[in-house]
Amino acid sequence: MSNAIEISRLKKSYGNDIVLKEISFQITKGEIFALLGINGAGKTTALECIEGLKNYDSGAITINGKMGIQLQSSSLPAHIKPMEAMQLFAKWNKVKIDDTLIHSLGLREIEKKQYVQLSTGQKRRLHLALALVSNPDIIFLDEPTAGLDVEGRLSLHDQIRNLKSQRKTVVLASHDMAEVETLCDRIAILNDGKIVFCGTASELTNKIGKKYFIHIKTGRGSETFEADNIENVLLSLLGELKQKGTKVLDIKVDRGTLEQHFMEMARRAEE
Ligand SMILES: Nc1ncnc2c1ncn2[C@@H]1O[C@H](COP(=O)(O)OP(=O)(O)OP(=O)(O)O)[C@@H](O)[C@H]1O
Repeated sequence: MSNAIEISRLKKSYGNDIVLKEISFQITKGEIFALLGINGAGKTTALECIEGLKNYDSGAITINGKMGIQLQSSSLPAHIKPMEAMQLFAKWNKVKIDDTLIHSLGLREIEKKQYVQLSTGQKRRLHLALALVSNPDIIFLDEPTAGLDVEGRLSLHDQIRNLKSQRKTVVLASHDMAEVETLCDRIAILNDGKIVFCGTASELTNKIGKKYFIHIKTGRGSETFEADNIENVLLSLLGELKQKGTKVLDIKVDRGTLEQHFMEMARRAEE
């Protein structure tokens, strides 16, 4: 079986409010998969149904492998120490703590602190370590790097890539499009309770990013131009600048960011 997770016509409502309208998608074994959507789109609800933490109205969820779930912040007792929490989770899962895990997530450096004394980044590292104690095949991360500084974010990205290199499947919800673009193999976009896109970031670009963005930096500043036909527009822009005697310092051409494509997808879904 090459799918780690299969979701078929999953429906979930809170009272009269239908949050997931029979959504279907698959997550392949060994991939990093992101669930995207604006605030309130239903990402956490979908993840919690998949994780078995929430009941759903109808549909089917198939999980092929052992799951590890990263805790939300402040879900541990305030005075517990990192290694005590690890021991508790290991005992609960009837496993031994793997030293590599402690080392790779830097838990020795924070072992004397209580949970309440840990920084956001340290808490995230501990939460990830706890999710990995049972040596799961599929790891769920809900906004894993929210509130982290650049260093903390990059270090967590390395940890997540490391999981992929161990052939584990990672499923995450995130609002950080740059993070998703560099980290994830495939994405699904939830909008108004439906999956409006599921595929790779470049497939999304091909679907949405028809336009090119030409960024030109001159001694007078930077300007961005949109173009459907890059060659004609670029040549005429450069011709104009040359005529004016303006020196070109840098030129970049791209097809837009994941963030722009995500916003465009959301806009189209509204229409
Ligand atoms: N326990 C609940 N009872 C009633 N409504 C809920 C409950 N949990 C979530 N909702 C509603 O369901 C919708 C989806 O919420 P959910 O938390 O799944 O969205 P999300 O995409 O994870 O949002 P965010 O990006 O803000 O975390 C929202 O309208 C929210 O108000």
